[in-house]
Amino acid sequence: MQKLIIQGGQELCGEIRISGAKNAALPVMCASLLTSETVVIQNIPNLQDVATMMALLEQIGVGILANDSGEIAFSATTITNPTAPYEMVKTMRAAILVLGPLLARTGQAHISLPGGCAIGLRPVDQHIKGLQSMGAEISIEQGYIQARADHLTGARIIMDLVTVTGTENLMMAATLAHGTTILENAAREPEIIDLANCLISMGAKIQGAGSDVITIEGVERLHGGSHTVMPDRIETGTFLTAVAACGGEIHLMHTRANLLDAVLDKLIEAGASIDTGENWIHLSMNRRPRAVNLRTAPYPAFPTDMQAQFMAMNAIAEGTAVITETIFENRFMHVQELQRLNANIHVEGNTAIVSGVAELGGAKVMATDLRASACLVIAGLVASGETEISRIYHLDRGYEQIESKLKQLGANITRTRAR
Ligand SMILES: CC(=O)N[C@H]1[C@@H](OP(=O)(O)OP(=O)(O)OC[C@H]2O[C@@H](n3ccc(=O)[nH]c3=O)[C@H](O)[C@@H]2O)O[C@H](CO)[C@@H](O)[C@@H]1O
Ligand SMILES: C=C(OP(=O)(O)O)C(=O)O
Repeated sequence: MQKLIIQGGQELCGEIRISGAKNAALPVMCASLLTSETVVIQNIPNLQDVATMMALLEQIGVGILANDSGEIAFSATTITNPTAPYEMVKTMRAAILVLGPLLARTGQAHISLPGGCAIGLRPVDQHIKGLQSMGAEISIEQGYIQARADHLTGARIIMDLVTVTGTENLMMAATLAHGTTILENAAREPEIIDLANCLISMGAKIQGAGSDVITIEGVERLHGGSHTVMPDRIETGTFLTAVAACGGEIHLMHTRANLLDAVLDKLIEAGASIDTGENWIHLSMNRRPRAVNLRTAPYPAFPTDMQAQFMAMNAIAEGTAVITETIFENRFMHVQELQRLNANIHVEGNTAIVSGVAELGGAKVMATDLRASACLVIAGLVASGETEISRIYHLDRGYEQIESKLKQLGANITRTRAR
């Protein structure tokens, strides 16, 4: 098993190129199931989740071809096996995103209930309820969602809660339904807009993506298209937070500041200076961070996927921060690992009270999920001495070349086999 070894305590300075967004690339790849023609996608990050999704799409029948300029072509000419087996989806939440497209295109889908980060129960009842409103017959048998529909019919669907992949699944299914679908209480995340743009390039009729009401007029068929995946706002936020915690200066290219206003506001509150341009962000930090309170909530509020990284920064901040997690019921697993580094954190229900300490000390810690891993990397970079992080396969699900990017900033970080 691989590990990361970090010698912490240094400032970080340098320039980094931000990769395409995991949470935008995965749904866009699934959109290729909706057409027999080729969909060409650029800026797909090289991640474990992307490799898992490619393997899943291939076994469904999709031909995948990468060229030298970084474009990847997906051709779902015929769907031979509308199934997502347990072995392939147990590690990846986004596998549920083949459900809507397969049902809309072939009238059937057999999808293992998905895995992903162990951060809460993560049911998919809203996906199922929405598809049932569109006429699908769905049952759960032996851990699989068994779905059938002669055809899907447009419907008005009011989601009980804001769900990102739920909105994406229903939006994709609705593109080929008979009639108009109205999704109310839809998620407003930028990744929804990115997916809608891809679908529109394939001939879909979608209005309102990015607002909480999305209207989709079903069409007879979709054609091929091309799309460039948006920058990863969580990777962007993670590097900015690392530098805010360690001190130093960072210039991020190929990203967009307007994707993470809530995060930038909190970094400024912590004491960082931030400049932004059309596709870059520059942050400098020349003081110990100030503690910042935060409460996670659906976009445009503070993202749950940045909560753990801000916990690491608050652990060495001046003052006490109150962090409230409202999206997932079990997303504080990094707390007990941070405590091994001498962090002073007290959890009560969905609130963590973080009393900043002047210094963290290196220790052996274990990554428990994707963003918890990023939190431990940041804490390790801040801590004096050596930090060893195990179970870093979580990190590789969502960060492209994280240690080489951190080395570009001057971090002392190496990947090693188990000792
Ligand atoms: C691949 C991907 O894009 N993952 C992101 C997506 O996950 P994902 O789409 O899985 O998260 P959701 O937005 O669906 O989940 C939000 C909340 O709704 C609940 N829920 C969701 C669906 C449902 O049918 N029933 C239900 O109760 C979940 O348990 C959770 O408490 O959005 C999350 C919230 O921004 C992010 O943390 C994940 O990084
Ligand atoms: C929770 C995350 O991923 P997933 O939904 O794929 O588990 C994440 O990206 O932080």
